[in-house]
Amino acid sequence: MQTQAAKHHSNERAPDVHLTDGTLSFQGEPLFTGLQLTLPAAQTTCLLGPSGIGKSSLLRLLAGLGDAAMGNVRDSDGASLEGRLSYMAQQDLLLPWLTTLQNVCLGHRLRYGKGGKDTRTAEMRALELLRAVGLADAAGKRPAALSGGMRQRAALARTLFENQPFVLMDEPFSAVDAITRLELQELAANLLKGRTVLLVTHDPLEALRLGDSILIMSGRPATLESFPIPAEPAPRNPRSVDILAAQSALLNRLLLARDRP
Ligand SMILES: Nc1ncnc2c1ncn2[C@@H]1O[C@H](COP(=O)(O)OP(=O)(O)OP(=O)(O)O)[C@@H](O)[C@H]1O
Repeated sequence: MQTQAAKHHSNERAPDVHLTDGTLSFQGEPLFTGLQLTLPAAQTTCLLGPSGIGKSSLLRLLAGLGDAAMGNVRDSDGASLEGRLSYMAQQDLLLPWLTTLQNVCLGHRLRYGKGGKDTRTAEMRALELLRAVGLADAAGKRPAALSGGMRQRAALARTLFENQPFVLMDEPFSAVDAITRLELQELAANLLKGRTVLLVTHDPLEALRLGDSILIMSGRPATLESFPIPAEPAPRNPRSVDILAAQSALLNRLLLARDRP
């Protein structure tokens, strides 16, 4: 699974992202209040925490998407992230009437219209990404003909196709088998280099493989705490003794996080 597609422009380095005063309540109950978060420049931050604690809501807030969330999201130059951010939701959000290839190119189509500027080049790049995620044979199929894991890989290809400096991913590899997951993690780590990434996962091993830093969200209203990562750079070897030891420690921290009021 190697590709040159969607490589971030080599001399570009995405800046930090800063959230201040992140606040969100549902039915009068605060999920988080005055939350502060910094995503370090050109690094992958992995976010873990109990189900329902507010991880996806935090991602949507950073993406500038609806709900009732409030907060100030800026890069280190004080600029908004609008138009420079790629968001992979938990649901794959593939359009059922488009083929897999057309779904990957959706952003291009929305920007330039059907058959618009450089469509052929965009399709070639999309095909290369589909090849990289193991879906070249499904390029002409519609989402209904794909398995859950295939749809998730198509959504990953679409996210990488966007080639943005800021990337938010919500459990991007949850629907694929363990071996494919390891391969996709490796691919994503290579293609996401140089970008500022926040990745939500329930998989401690995934966080320890991919994270330049790891955050645990817990409590109500929720707070964020960091978890120490192994010294070697990501993507780390999932079979190394250090990673396996860290996995056990991280599981213990997640147990404590789940039981926190
Ligand atoms: N639009 C909404 N209206 C009402 N409640 C909502 C809405 N969106 C989220 N919630 C509630 O907010 C809480 C946090 O949801 P969120 O999806 O952010 O959690 P999460 O940590 O991502 O969970 P999971 O790990 O299960 O995906 C949940 O209790 C959920 O029911």
